[in-house]
Amino acid sequence: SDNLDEILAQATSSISDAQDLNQLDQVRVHYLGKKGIFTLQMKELGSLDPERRRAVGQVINQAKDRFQEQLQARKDALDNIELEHRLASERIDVTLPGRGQSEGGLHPVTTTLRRIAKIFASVGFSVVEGPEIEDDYHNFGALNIPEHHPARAMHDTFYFDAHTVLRTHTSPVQIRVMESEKPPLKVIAPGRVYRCDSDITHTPMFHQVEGFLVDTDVSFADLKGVVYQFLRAFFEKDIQVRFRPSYFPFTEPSAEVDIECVMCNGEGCRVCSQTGWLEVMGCGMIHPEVFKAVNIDSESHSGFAFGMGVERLAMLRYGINDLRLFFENDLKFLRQFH
Ligand SMILES: Cc1ccc(OCc2nc(C(=O)N[C@H]3CCS(=O)(=O)C3)cs2)cc1
Repeated sequence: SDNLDEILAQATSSISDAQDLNQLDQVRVHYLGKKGIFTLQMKELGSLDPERRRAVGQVINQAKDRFQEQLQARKDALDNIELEHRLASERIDVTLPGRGQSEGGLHPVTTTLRRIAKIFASVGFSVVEGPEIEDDYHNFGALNIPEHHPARAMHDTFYFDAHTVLRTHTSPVQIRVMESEKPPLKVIAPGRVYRCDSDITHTPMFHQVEGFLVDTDVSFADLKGVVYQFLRAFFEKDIQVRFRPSYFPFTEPSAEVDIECVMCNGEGCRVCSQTGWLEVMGCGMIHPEVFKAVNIDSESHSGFAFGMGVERLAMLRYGINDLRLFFENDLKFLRQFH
């Protein structure tokens, strides 16, 4: 049995030397496995006489039990160490301040589009949208813009091919409405439009709202009233409005619409180039040639139309002085409109 004491002492030190569960399992196999030290001891029992065999067998089993106790104790200890490591590494400090959820918001162009649509919806206009890629008939021809009109030129218009363009205004939407519906019509067409020229005051894409009203007995006075009321509602001020004679191929008579400068109330300043007035939109009575293109009888019907640039109105309304800010996605700029 002193040989067994020697074995047990050896086993005890290999158990305490085991640094992880894997090494410990190797120790287990070394003593209890098929070729394990204790297993071989039991095999030698066969060569002893029955009396000796029982006694020696008992001593071996006692040693084995001691070994398994130590093994289990070491396993528990190693398990504990691993658990401690995990608890330390995966610890979450619940006292840390939360990150918070920053709120999103609407882009100023979106807000302005919604305001404009709401004002016109309040007097019975419906909102219609249409394709941004258009054919040159709906974008130019139907609007009485002749073949060689400069607006058709490549310096203003993006072409996919000879007859396909990025729409330069939302007027084609209104042509499509008149092609598919009968008067009376009261529609505004908001959306993205594209122009080739881009510089400090023009971007290749911008937003427009055009509108039109077609019925019997529509007059220029009706147009002036709608435009005037819209502008006072949009700028939330009893501003002065001025209609200046102008020309567009798709309206006759035509007018450009000025409001008294929102910055200097008409005194004259840098924003209005000392004139006291700011041009904000255009309008006119729909041209007979346009009615002809959509088979509306300009003897029995008449109508007016208007158009405005959304970024321009937003700049005036919110005091934004650089058109590019709408497209740079600078959160410091956008956050002001949340
Ligand atoms: C069937 C149809 C008939 C007539 C139409 O006239 C739309 C109109 N637009 C304007 C106008 O001045 N537009 C500009 C404002 C600033 S802008 O965005 O650069 C374009 C005047 S009348 C539209 C559709």
